[in-house]
Amino acid sequence: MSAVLEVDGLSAGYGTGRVLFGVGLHIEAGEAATLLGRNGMGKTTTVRCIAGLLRPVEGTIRLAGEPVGQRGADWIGRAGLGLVPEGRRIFPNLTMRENLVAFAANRRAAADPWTLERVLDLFPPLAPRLGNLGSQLSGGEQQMLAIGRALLTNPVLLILDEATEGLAPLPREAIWRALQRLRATGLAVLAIDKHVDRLAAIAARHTILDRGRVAWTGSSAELTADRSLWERYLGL
Ligand SMILES: Nc1ncnc2c1ncn2[C@@H]1O[C@H](COP(=O)(O)OP(=O)(O)OP(=O)(O)O)[C@@H](O)[C@H]1O
Repeated sequence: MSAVLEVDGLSAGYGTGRVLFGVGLHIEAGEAATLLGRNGMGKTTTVRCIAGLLRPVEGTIRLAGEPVGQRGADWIGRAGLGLVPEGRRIFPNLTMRENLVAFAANRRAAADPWTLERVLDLFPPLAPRLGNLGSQLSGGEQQMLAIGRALLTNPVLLILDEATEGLAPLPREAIWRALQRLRATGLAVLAIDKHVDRLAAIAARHTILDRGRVAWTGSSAELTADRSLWERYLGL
């Protein structure tokens, strides 16, 4: 298997304050992984570095074998990163269809490219809402839209930062089901979420961050078997 994402010795911060200290994270092609940890432990900061939104102080990041180095978010997106950021960031004054196609048109040539039809097949509730403005969509619909928009770039790696935060149980379940279907397509996924039990059923490998360092990494079986990890690092 080839690695889709290789993060090694990543240190980063804001201004003079250091937030990450030598973080390592590897994701193989077709693998689903998670990044876990309590609030403020550095998960989003790690994602920002991977996406080129924050420049690391030290460390290397490779996406599909290519060193990301000092590249910007643009290049990283074209190289195959599909980011669903915390807070969704959809355009409130564009319609759902515009949100989906205007800014996300297939950035990478792919053998089996994502199309609007495929996105609607993955998220059927979006179909009747294509003409609605972003601001008129429910939280769940906005989240589906944000994932669909990322898929339309034909990513090699999809990163979801708190994709189900603030959603009611039903739309949250719809997102989980879609993730499970995405897994079956062989897309590599990195998910950050508080619903560890649900993530353990979808992703195979898990990394726990604690105060900017990797505190633990292991399989779903290991994670679900060791409740002390949940108490110590996840506040559950
Ligand atoms: N733009 C910023 N400027 C300064 N400090 C920041 C900034 N963003 C995050 N931090 C700090 O960096 C640390 C790590 O935050 P980060 O958002 O990466 O954590 P997280 O694990 O994703 O938590 P959460 O679940 O709350 O998003 C926190 O102490 C946070 O206060």
